[in-house]
Parts: sequence; structure tokens; C-alpha cells
Amino acid sequence: MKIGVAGGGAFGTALGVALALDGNAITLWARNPDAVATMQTTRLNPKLPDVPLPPKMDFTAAIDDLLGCDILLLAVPAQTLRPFLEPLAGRLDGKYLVACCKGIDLTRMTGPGTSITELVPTATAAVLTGPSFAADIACGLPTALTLACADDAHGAILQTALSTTALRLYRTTDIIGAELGGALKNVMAIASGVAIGAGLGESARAALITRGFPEMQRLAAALGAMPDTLGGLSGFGDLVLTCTSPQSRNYRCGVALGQAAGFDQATTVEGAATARAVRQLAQELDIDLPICAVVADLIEEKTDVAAALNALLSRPLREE
Ligand SMILES: NC(=O)C1=CN([C@@H]2O[C@H](COP(=O)(O)OP(=O)(O)OC[C@H]3O[C@@H](n4cnc5c(N)ncnc54)[C@H](O)[C@@H]3O)[C@@H](O)[C@H]2O)C=CC1
Ligand SMILES: O=C(CO)COP(=O)(O)O
Repeated sequence: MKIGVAGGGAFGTALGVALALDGNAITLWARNPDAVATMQTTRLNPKLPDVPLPPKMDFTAAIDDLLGCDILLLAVPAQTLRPFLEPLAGRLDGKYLVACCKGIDLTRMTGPGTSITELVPTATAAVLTGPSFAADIACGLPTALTLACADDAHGAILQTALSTTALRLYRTTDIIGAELGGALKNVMAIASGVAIGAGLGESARAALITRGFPEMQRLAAALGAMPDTLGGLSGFGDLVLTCTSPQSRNYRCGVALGQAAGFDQATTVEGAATARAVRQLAQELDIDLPICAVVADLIEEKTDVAAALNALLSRPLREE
């Protein structure tokens, strides 16, 4: 099956590299023609500067070049997935559409897999998520991800097509649980970064990760996820990775917030919009998600770190 990638950022490129080195011919679409020309001629992507782009990868800024692919890996940022798909919806019938972004769309409050199902109901929607830094995948380091597809037979086809020796895909039919794990761990990564940036210590970070996990589980359960999914790679696995590694942009953004320092607004930090979406969902569903709420307030500068800490520490003592 022919594989295409939409999105010329770090993650789409890394997946393309891994699959091309495994023998697949990959077409990668990026919206910026200059970026495409650079990749085509230099065989490098500045977002992954140390990784040569394999000969089996081709680059295009013409979206029509993707339409001959059977499997499309959608690696555009989460808030841009719906606007990306909407004009294409009638031209993607029957394809495998695999969301590779992590977040909750602020306009519709849906995760990426759900957005695909809504916008292209004739496609097979799937979500690829889990603990993985683009640079690790591109360098061929061992990585394990979750491939979620409601139809398990189609999920098995995708699992085989997208796994390589180093990139191991585990299968689930729970799209909601997988996409929420990937979205919510970014909010917790910001919180963890804030704790470290503000000098609150590693014990505080461990507390945030551990108390953050049941927040993820509560929201996921309320939105219809299967109970065990959040304990897997897409939830717990990615929570651990992203909350503990300075490679994570969400974590680094949190560190900057904790230090009251600036952070490059052009960096992709999916947890910022997701925190706001989660705060709204929590209100609508009447669920208590205190860590998510303070992250959203910090992002919007409705609170500062001292007040956020006080809000968390002054909550009533209770059973674990
Ligand atoms: N970088 C990583 O290690 C990982 C990233 N992801 C996810 O992959 C998604 C993409 O992230 P990255 O590739 O890392 O981001 P990035 O910042 O490296 O690249 C984002 C790319 O999206 C493009 N883009 C922005 N708006 C667009 C639009 N409206 N239409 C088409 N393209 C647009 C930008 O030009 C840029 O090339 C995110 O949801 C992220 O959470 C998932 C796992 C690992
Ligand atoms: O999702 C990721 C790791 O699994 C990448 O995290 P960041 O987007 O925070 O860099």
C-alpha cells in the first residue's frame, strides 16, 4: 500500500524517514513550497537537522500528489487538522486516514480520530500515538506506539503496514481513549515543567504526574474511553515520557512558565490549546480536573505560579 504524509514538521518527517528506510516509497506533503524545495534539494529538514532524508522520500506542496496514496499519516498540528481535512473531505473516500497529532480541537471539542470520522465518514479513521520523540524515530531508536482503529481488521492492516523493526505498533480499537491519552499528557507535561521551572522539586513533579493520571482517566471515562486504555502506551507511557524529558516542547514551555521566562510562540505546544479545551469540557461534564484547570489559567495568564500552587495545595485533604 502506498503511504503519504501530510505535514512537513518534525513528526511527519520522522515517520516518513522510518517508513522509507523500511522500504516504502513515501510522498510527504508540506504546505510551504520553499520548505518542500529545501527538503527535495538538500535532503534535510531543519526541524530534524541531523537526519538525512532517504532517497525513497519525495516532497510536494501539491495536495493532489497525496491523493494516490492508500494510507495518509496526518501529522499537521491538532488545531489545524479540521481546517486541513474540510476542503478535502469528498476526495478522501475509502482511504486509511491516520491522525498523528495530539490534542483536542477547540472549536468542536473532538480529538483527531473523532474529527476524521466526522469529516470523512467513508474513510477508515485511525490514531497513531504514544511515547515517541520525532528525533528518536528518525534515528531508528526503538519506539513503541499505539495504533487505534475502531475496526480491528483494518487496524491489523495498518499495524503491519506502519511497523518497522524499531517502530513497534500495538493495536487497540479504542480511538477515544488513545487520542485522549495523547492529548491530556501534554497538559500534564506543562504542569510538570512548571513545577521544575519554579523550583518546586522532583517530588512535586512526581505528585503532579501521579495525581494528573486520574484526571486523565476521569475525563476519558466520561467521554467513553475503555477503562484500560489510559494505562497503556498512549496514556501512561506518553505521560511518563513527556513529563520527564526536556526534549518535550510542552515540558519546556512549562519550565518557561515556571520561571516566568519567555517561550517561542512559534513552537508547537499542543497542551496549551488542549488545556483550555479540557477546562471547558470539565465544566460542561461537571468533572473535577484541578491540575488541568490551573494549567489553562496559567496559559491564559489568569493566574500566576504562586496562586496556582496555592489553589492546588489548599484543596481539602482526601483519600487517595
Ligand atoms: N515532534 C514530536 O516529537 C512528536 C510530535 N507529535 C505530534 O505531531 C503533531 C505535529 O507536531 P510536529 O511535527 O512535531 O510539529 P512541528 O512544529 O515540527 O511542525 C508542524 C508543521 O505543521 C505545519 N503546519 C502548521 N499549520 C499547518 C496547516 N494549517 N496546514 C498544514 N501544515 C501546517 C508547519 O508548517 C510545520 O511544518 C503534533 O500534534 C504533535 O503533538 C507526536 C509525537 C511526537
Ligand atoms: O508527543 C511527544 C512525545 O510522545 C512529543 O512531545 P512534545 O510535543 O511535548 O515535544
